[in-house]
Amino acid sequence: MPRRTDDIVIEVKGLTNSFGDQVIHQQLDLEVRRGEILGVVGGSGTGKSVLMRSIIGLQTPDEGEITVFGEPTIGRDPTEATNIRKRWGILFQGGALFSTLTVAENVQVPLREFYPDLDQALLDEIASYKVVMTGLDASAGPKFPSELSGGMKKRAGLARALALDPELLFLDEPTAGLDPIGAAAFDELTRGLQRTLGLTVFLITHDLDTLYAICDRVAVIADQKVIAVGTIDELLALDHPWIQEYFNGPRGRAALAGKRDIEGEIKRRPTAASLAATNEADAEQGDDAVATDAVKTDSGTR
Ligand SMILES: Nc1ncnc2c1ncn2[C@@H]1O[C@H](COP(=O)(O)OP(=O)(O)OP(=O)(O)O)[C@@H](O)[C@H]1O
Repeated sequence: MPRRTDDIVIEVKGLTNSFGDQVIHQQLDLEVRRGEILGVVGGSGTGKSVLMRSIIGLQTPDEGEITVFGEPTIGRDPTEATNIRKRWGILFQGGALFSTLTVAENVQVPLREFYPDLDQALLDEIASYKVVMTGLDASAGPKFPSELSGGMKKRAGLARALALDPELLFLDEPTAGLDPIGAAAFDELTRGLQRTLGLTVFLITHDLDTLYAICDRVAVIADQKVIAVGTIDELLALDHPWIQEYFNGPRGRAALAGKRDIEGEIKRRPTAASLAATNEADAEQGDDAVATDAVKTDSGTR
């Protein structure tokens, strides 16, 4: 049955991006469906962030068409695109908080930009609500980013991304740099918010555990294109070498061994027991290097 156009939140057609002689994307196509968490993976430098920047209008491509909520985003004057920009929130790599502003003031930045007439009392109220919504204690509001841990900074960045009650959330490597427990908690937060708020999420990640735990579909970027998009099971059925290496390599198998899918509950990251099972299977195959790698995943190497 044909998919209704309003089920597609982001549509990218024929996207070509280059920097000088370096071609990043060539005729790349992608659709993101309403209400899904779409994971975007690919080797380092394959252009995941450039794709995100193209979608949000920060990068002008050489060619191609991009629509978000049915409206084109390429080459739009920022004021003209205000109505679309209001409907999304972005968590850039590392949080990208303004270091001279407190957490609450950071959250208020988009509110001030899009709703300049809001009074301070309301700004404060909305900011404290968003801070708590991301699992931070209310006492984090008056703190500066330098006073926060890495995980707290990500949550503060997420609070800012949620400031305008977006329908669409862009997350660029949200769990990078977090320890496995912090990363699992962030996954859980993302999934919980996505379900509660009905968000569509475009999530760039290298984190296999995140893919298994919360992504509905995964898009793979290689050879300057999206070479495949589907559930992990669908991707595993393909025989592209990068896909096989990525999902069926030692870390992929460790992530798979640790996933747990209980109705209504988040899938979990690898447990010591599941990793031991993976290692045992590898040892049986005489693959010691693989076993060592799998353990590294659990000990924080991400
Ligand atoms: N403004 C720019 N000027 C020149 N080259 C750029 C620019 N932005 C990105 N690139 C290049 O484009 C390529 C893709 O970069 P991008 O950041 O999108 O990769 P990525 O897939 O997100 O990588 P990673 O997983 O390492 O974050 C890289 O080779 C990068 O050096």
